[in-house]
Amino acid sequence: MPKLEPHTYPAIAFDGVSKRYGATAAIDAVTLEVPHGQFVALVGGSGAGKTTLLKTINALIAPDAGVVRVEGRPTAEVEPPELRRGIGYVFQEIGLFPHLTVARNIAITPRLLGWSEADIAARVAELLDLVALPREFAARKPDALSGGQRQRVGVARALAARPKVMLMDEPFGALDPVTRAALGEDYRRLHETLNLTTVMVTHDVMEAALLADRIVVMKAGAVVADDTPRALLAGHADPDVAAMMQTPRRQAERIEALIHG
Ligand SMILES: Nc1ncnc2c1ncn2[C@@H]1O[C@H](COP(=O)(O)OP(=O)(O)OP(=O)(O)O)[C@@H](O)[C@H]1O
Repeated sequence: MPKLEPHTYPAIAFDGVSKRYGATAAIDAVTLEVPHGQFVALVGGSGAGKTTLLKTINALIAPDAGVVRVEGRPTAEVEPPELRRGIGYVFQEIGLFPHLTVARNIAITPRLLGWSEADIAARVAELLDLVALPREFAARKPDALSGGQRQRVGVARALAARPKVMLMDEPFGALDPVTRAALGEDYRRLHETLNLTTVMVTHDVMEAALLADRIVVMKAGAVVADDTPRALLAGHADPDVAAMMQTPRRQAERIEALIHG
């Protein structure tokens, strides 16, 4: 086993980060660190500030106060294209270009970076393998794919330039439960094998509990809970957090009773 160099900085760090829209504090003084290799689920009610916080990481949103650092570098001091090259981004309406083939969609960043056609073709094949899509799909247009297959293309595109950080905003939200679970599990494996740091926004607490190492719960822009799924499932002082974590727990207990009762 090669000896891993210890990381000097956390992969992502928020230090007193706030963002207001008029009277609304979309993010309210958030401070937290995400170490390398961690899989964090960001959960909370609608309007809690999850997407806003996620978008400060790749500088799609600039905070009004505080500093966001990626690999120790304040994002405000890095040119956005350079910053985003190291950060994959997957969202629900994946935004594939309908007139471009799957291969072209996946290769957008490598092409911008001026890779050779041979390197691009090799990388597209490798990425299709990684996300478990047949290589023949390279020539198809997105509308000839299922929703789950399109999301796989979205993940492949986000991974194209070998980012170390992945941001995911309800990536599997529009999919049926079986496809959603399969994609979640496949992505978790990619997170491990590619040694990624992942922050995933999800409404689904069950998904968060099953995929993530750590769950960060937001309410009105602030972090109200931050712990392992196991610790949060055991209970929490904040009644909203406790209620939120009760749902998957009760569902699991009911299913268990159905199977064995
Ligand atoms: N561009 C904007 N202009 C004005 N208000 C905004 C803007 N973007 C977000 N907000 C407000 O900031 C708050 C946080 O929004 P955000 O999208 O981060 O929440 P969220 O937790 O991701 O919600 P959801 O789960 O519904 O997607 C909300 O009250 C929202 O209305």
